[in-house]
Amino acid sequence: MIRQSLKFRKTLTIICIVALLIFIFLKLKQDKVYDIQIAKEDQKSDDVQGLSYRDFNRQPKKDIPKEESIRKMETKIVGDNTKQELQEAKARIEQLEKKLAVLEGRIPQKYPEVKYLGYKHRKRILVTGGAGFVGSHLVDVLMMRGHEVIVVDNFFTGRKRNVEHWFGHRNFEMIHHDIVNPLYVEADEIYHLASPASPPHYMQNPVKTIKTNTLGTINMLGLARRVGAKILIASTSEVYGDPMVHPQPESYWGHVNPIGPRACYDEGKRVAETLAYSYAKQEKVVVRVARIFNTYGPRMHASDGRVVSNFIMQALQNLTITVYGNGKQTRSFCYVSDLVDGLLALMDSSYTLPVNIGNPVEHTIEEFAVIIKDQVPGCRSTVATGAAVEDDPQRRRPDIAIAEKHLHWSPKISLQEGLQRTIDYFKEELSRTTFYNNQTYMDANVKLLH
Ligand SMILES: O=c1ccn([C@@H]2O[C@H](COP(=O)(O)OP(=O)(O)O[C@H]3OC[C@@H](O)[C@H](O)[C@H]3O)[C@@H](O)[C@H]2O)c(=O)[nH]1
Repeated sequence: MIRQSLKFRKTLTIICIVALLIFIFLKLKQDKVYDIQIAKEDQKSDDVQGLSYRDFNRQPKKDIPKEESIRKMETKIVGDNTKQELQEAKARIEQLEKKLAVLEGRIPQKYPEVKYLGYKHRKRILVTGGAGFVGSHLVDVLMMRGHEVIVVDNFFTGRKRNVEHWFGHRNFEMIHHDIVNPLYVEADEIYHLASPASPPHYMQNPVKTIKTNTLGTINMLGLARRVGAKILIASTSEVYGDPMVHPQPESYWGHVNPIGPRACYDEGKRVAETLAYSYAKQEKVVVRVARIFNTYGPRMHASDGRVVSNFIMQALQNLTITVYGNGKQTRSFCYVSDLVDGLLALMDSSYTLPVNIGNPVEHTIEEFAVIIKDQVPGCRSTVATGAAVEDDPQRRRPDIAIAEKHLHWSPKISLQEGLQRTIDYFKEELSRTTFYNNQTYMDANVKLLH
């Protein structure tokens, strides 16, 4: 019995050992098969990477969710890193900009030389339209004479660039304001120049033009009355309209079409003069009225639309010089520094009636086109005539006897010299930008003249 039991145990042990060996053998075999499969898969994947895009698309799509999720995770990590780097860079730039502003503030700004005026002689002077073409030149002289200057401009036609060389100066202040709305500042003198002056500009928004010249002028005269300031109103030769008297003296009442396309400006300025003398009579405001004739010079806008800027820009670019109408209409052109001298002399004088400020040297527009063409070296422009502009004044030349007698003023800069300075300015403007919006207020339905 005992022997039988021992034999059975021995047999069982042998069976177990054999079974264990078989299990181990099978396990090893299975692992080997799996390794071979993986190796094959890798080989396939390597092959796919070597395929062209077209071949790849021909391959049966395989399901690899594991790889996709790994790729997504990698993209997310890269994205997060880039964002963080970007944020850090932005913060750094902000820091550097602040530092730059502080350092720039420490460098003393180089301003044009300004005379020192004691408090008895230093005036606080308001210039409306002070960022415009004429206004900015006037501001320069007032600043250099040592006065405190407040510029008010709505930047409709004015530009910050014209006065930016005074930014930060202790005598200079700039207010972005439309004088159609009341203004409350202290001033000893007011030069009221705010209004678009170029025909295409003032015709573009006639309601705004007449509001500026009526409501705006009422606001400025009201301000002058409140603070006891002396005020100079910038009027225009356009109050004479298409004149029947030549040259035009201040005593001429004019010939204006009250409902024509220029009326918003012509009549606006005539009302401004009426307002000035009404405030003078009724409110005892001290007024001066300057009738400004055609003026030109640096800081005119390249697309201003007036004849000087148009012709110079056209000549500099060898474009056709566009004469409106037959070119027989005349104008007399005054260089901007002469005009500014005249305005200053008028403000300082005791003469209270309107005064013509302009240069009496008269040319036809056709002649003027040729003068400009000849003064631009190498100009290959042709001069052409087109349709006439409605209500265009046919003759204009100031009688400056009053200015000569009462202001001891007459223009000093010759047309040739003034044009040279203006041509040089526009040359520089052109080199700053190649863009030129050749804005005109008529169709260039032109026929060749020369
Ligand atoms: O490209 C042009 C531009 C203008 N012209 C002509 O040149 C003459 C002068 O025209 P501008 O546009 O320069 O100026 P205007 O004389 O018509 O008006 C000006 O008058 C005096 C100021 O008060 C103002 O600045 C403005 O209203 C006009 O006969 C006009 O028709 C051209 O022949 N070609």
